Amino acid sequence: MAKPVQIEVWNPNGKYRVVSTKSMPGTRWINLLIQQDCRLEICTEKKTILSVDDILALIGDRCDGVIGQLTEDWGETLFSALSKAGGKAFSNMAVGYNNVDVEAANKYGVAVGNTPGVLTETTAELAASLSLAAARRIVEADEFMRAGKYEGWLPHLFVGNLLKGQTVGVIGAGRIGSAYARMMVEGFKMNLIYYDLYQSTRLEKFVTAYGQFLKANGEQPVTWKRASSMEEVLREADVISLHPILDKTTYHLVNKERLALMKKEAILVNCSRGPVIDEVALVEHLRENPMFRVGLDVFEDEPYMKPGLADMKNAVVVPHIASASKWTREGMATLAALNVLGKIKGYPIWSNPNSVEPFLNENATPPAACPSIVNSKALGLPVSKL
Ligand SMILES: NC(=O)c1ccc[n+]([C@@H]2O[C@H](COP(=O)([O-])OP(=O)(O)OC[C@H]3O[C@@H](n4cnc5c(N)ncnc54)[C@H](O)[C@@H]3O)[C@@H](O)[C@H]2O)c1
Ligand SMILES: O=C(O)[C@H](O)CO
Repeated sequence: MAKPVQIEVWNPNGKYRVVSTKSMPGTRWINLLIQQDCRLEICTEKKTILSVDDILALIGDRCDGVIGQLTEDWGETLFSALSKAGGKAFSNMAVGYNNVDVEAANKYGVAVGNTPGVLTETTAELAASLSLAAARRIVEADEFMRAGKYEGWLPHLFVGNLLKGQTVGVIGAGRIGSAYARMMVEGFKMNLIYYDLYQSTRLEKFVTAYGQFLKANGEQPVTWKRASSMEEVLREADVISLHPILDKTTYHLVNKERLALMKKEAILVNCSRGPVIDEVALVEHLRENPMFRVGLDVFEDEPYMKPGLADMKNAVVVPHIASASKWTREGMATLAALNVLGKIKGYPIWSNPNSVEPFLNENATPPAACPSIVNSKALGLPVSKL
């Protein structure tokens, strides 16, 4: 028998019982649910990561839908319990859903939502920040300054890498990877090499047009190349940012052998998922190559770092904050709530999950649709005509 979990209740007499496993930023998501006759229960337990047992206790005997987090293990046990409690929908408050066993959700007929688009630019901006922080050794220099070690300007003090004219490599040029590529190409006049399973025509057109603009203004044009292998990107790029989804094909995509292909002074950034890099191999590579630098937002065994990583001066590490801007986090909460609400209400699925802006306009009623349901095809859910 699972132990009870602390909750806060909104609209106690609402017809539909919706549970959120965490308090989320903003109030719009709360208002949207309670205005549509939902009784909302928000878990207020102090524990950062809820266990499967905690979530079973939250689901209880009757639950129409759950908004959950990427730290939770949504598999057979939880989907079976949610379905038994009458639940029809679960939404991650995240675009990535590698914590969700979608097959299990399909088996129990539960729709699985995610929150694409609203975090694209915010996440790309953090990847760009980590690229700069690593290239210009900002964290090392900040620590040096605070430690009272600065005795005056010196020609060799914290010399780093110039980005202009160098090559930025993107692995996984989807929404976030493409946004990051555009920032680095336009902001720092870097050439682009990318690897993805699919061609990114829009990105290629952007770089071509920007190159033409630079040329017309008498500057060196930027260039792009779609690599035929990941290895090509690793060999040629000076800064490489990882933006694929995490699945079987991308687990330890960057391993010991592939790290060895990279330039000795290259920069590697990861804002995707920790297990995309073999972190033990990375620590060894950082130790052996002091001029190689990394910027990491995600870790293989989150919230932990592999032994030795915290001691590496050539690593900049932040705690999975890439999507952490106020607008984005409030928007993620809204999309997650609307995924669950839409399914409860029997709304169809929004036809383009890459274009979720209509749901984020605070001054308008959101469309009567679920913004993004990843297993809509498997469940045979109808698509919105809006
Ligand atoms: N650190 C954070 O806070 C944070 C924030 C948002 C997203 N993310 C992560 O970023 C991921 C990408 O988000 P997105 O919105 O850009 O998704 P997306 O689906 O638009 O892009 C993912 C891209 O990866 C490509 N890809 C898949 N398998 C690949 C492979 N084996 N090799 C190369 N490319 C491959 C896909 O073709 C696609 O273009 C999410 O799944 C999530 O895990 C992390
Ligand atoms: O997948 C995601 O959305 C992130 O990891 C958190 O924003």
